[in-house]
Amino acid sequence: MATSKSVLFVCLGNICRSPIAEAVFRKQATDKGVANDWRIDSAATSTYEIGNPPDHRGLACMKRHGVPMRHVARQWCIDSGATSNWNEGSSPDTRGIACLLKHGIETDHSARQVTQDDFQTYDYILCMDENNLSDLNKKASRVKDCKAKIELLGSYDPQKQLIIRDPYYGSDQDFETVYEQCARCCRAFLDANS
Ligand SMILES: N#Cc1ccccc1-c1cc(NCCCN2CCCCC2)c2ccccc2n1
Repeated sequence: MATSKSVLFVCLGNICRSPIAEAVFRKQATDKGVANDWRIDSAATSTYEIGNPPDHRGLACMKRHGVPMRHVARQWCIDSGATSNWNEGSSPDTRGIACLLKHGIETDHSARQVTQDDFQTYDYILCMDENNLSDLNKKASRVKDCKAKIELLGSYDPQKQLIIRDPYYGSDQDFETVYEQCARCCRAFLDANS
């Protein structure tokens, strides 16, 4: 089934907040039976962590809450490749990932920076704080045919906590706070859009 809606979660490095938001939203959409309607991904405003897996504190937080998270956790050297260069550097298609996760097969996510194509193809780009928002609006102003609605994920919070703070220099409790905010906001965003 073609996905009819799309959301890209964005933060500074795409290793802490936005992979958590992506994982939480994907689980909520799966539990609601609408995951196939959505294209879901996450990205960074910066190049700080490109190619790196999600932060281990975020992974531990997701495990505590039973939320499957795409992460690079590989001992194996099994790899896959393409006959074309059409999707060079792209993440695996999220519908395939959702299917793998449903069967308990973890797959990997590595940090990537938001691209011009993201602004032209995503319905929503939801970010975490005012710096992300200003960086995204600056990038969007240089993109032709920007389609995405660029908003703070926190603008959906029933508890009105507008900013989801960067936990990079923080504690496990700070990651818990990020998780709780993402859970509330993603639920409200999903219910408003499906
Ligand atoms: N910057 C900032 C900042 C300010 C306040 C609170 C957190 C952060 C902070 C710092 C990070 N990496 C350390 C600095 C990286 N280098 C900065 C100079 C260019 C070369 C790279 C993060 C990495 C991943 C995700 C979130 C991060 N967030």
